[in-house]
Amino acid sequence: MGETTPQSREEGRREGAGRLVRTVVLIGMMGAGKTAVGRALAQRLGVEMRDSDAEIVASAQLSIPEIFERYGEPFFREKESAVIARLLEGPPCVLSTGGGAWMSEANRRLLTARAAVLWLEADLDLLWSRVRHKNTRPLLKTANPKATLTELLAQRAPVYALAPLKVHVEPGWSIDDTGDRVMAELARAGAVEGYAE
Ligand SMILES: Nc1ncnc2c1ncn2[C@@H]1O[C@H](COP(=O)(O)OP(=O)(O)OP(=O)(O)O)[C@@H](O)[C@H]1O
Ligand SMILES: O=C(O)C1=C[C@@H](O)[C@@H](O)[C@H](O)C1
Ligand SMILES: [Mg+2]
Repeated sequence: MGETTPQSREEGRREGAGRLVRTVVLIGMMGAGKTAVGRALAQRLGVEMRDSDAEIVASAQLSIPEIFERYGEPFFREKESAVIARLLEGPPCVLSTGGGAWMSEANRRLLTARAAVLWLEADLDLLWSRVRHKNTRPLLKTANPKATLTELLAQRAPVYALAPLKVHVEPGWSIDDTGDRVMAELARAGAVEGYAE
C-alpha cells in the first residue's frame, strides 16, 4: 500500500533531493516518527513509502489493537515478518516498520542484508509526549503505560543500537528537520546518491 502518487513522486525527483539506491528502513520505538518521517522522506526522494503496520492492517481489515485482541501478538509478529520480506523484494522504497519489528533476529538479518537500516532514536520524554494521548498501541494498554514504555525502551535500545545507521531525534525538530538528518546519514552510507546537504 503506497502513500505517494506518481505526481508527488515526480515532484520529489524534480527537487533534486537525491536518488535512493537501496531501500531505507526506519526502525525505533513507538512515537519515534518512523511513519511521519518515512512519509516525508519518500516524498523528497520520489519513491514509494511503505509502512509494515499499515500493510498488516490493510490485509487483515482490522486495526492493530483488534489484531492483538483477536489473534494475539505472535500472530501479528508472523504477519509483520511476512510483510517485511515481501516489501524488501520490490524496488527501492522507504519502509517504516512497527516498533517491535527489529526485535526479531530473523527480521534483523534480512533487513541488514537487503536495506539501509536507520534507527530513529528518541528519548523517553519525547516518545511519551507523542504516544500518551493515543490508544492505538496495544502494548501500552497497561495500568501504567509510561512505566511500560520506559521498560520497553530499556529492553529494546541495545537491540536498536545494532542498526548500522542512527539519527538521534531532538524534541525541537520538525518532521522535515529530522528528514534532513536522515538524508545526510543515508548519503554518507551510500544509500542515496546526488544529495547536496
Ligand atoms: N519530528 C516530529 N515533529 C513533530 N511531530 C512528530 C515528529 N515525528 C513524529 N511526530 C508525530 O508524533 C506522532 C508519532 O509519530 P509516528 O506515528 O510517525 O511514530 P512511529 O515511529 O511510526 O510509531 P509506531 O511504532 O507506533 O508506528 C505522530 O502524531 C506524528 O505526526
Ligand atoms: O513497539 C511495538 O511493538 C509496536 C509498535 C507499533 O508500530 C505496532 O507495530 C504495534 O503496536 C507494536
Ligand atoms: Mg508507525
